[in-house]
Amino acid sequence: MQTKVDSPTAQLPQTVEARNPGMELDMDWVMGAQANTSAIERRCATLPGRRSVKKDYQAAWLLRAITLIDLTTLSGDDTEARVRRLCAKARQPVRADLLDRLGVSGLTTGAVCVYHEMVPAAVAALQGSGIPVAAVSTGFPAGLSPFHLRVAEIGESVKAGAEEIDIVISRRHVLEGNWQTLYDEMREFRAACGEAHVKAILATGELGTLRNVARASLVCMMAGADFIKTSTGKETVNATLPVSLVMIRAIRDYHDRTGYRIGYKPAGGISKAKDALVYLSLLKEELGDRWLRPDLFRFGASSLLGDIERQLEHHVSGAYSAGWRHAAG
Ligand SMILES: O=C[C@H](O)COP(=O)(O)O
Repeated sequence: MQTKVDSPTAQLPQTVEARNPGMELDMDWVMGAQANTSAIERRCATLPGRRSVKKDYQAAWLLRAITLIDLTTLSGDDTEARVRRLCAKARQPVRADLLDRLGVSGLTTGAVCVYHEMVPAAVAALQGSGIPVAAVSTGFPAGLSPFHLRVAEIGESVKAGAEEIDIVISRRHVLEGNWQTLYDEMREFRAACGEAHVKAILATGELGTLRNVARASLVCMMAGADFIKTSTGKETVNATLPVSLVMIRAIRDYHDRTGYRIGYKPAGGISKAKDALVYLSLLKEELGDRWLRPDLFRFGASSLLGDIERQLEHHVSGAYSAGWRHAAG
């Protein structure tokens, strides 16, 4: 990936992406989806070693990565004060002196992601910034509360000002092969979101096989998902490169057949700048530059920003600062 990336704060393409309306459930397509695990693992194993970006290129890609972060706090002990601090970090993700030296201004994260109870505090703290609030929903992380309450939770978060809703699917529908039920559930979640964009969290670490991941990805896109997302961050196994490759290829397949571009959000356990670069190179190779924009790609991460800021400080000053100096990200 020794290629240039344009300014992270450059204008988005003028053409606004048409929103995926979804389609009828196509069971032939779903059941035809396969995943060759050893080929996928071989492909992914080559990525971290083969792709490296250095110096100014690396700084540019790291700045881009910041614009793609859903800066997240999803803890039982979240407070409004913590969320306000996180939002301040989303508005100013990197120290002003570092940005000056890098010649960048107007940099923000892609969104701030919180539980429903924290949505009003986040909306207030982000007022005027253009940074959307994403709410995790539908009984996150397990998604096992009564269905009507899961649907109602979406409506409450939208009413509170969330512009993006991260829903969790019912893993059992995948494990039991109830694709129609999964489709109907996702369709209803999408309808409850209205104008808010919906990210479908597959919780891939609980789906058993990569083939199930491929099939669940397709079903959620057919039911109108705007994004597909790997994980809640609470599963034993969260985002991985093999799962990402399967989901990205499902997105490519969906685009080839329908013309709609669906977003991708790996989430959970992505905390190192070098890992973020590997994800970006995978995206670039498999889907192309168009997907390297916040409307089509996000990292779900609570601590990635801190490491990126550390790497940028090293780029500018030649020295690493202690991790605690970048704690908020
Ligand atoms: O969706 C985001 C994840 O919950 C964040 O996970 P993380 O805390 O491992 O970065």
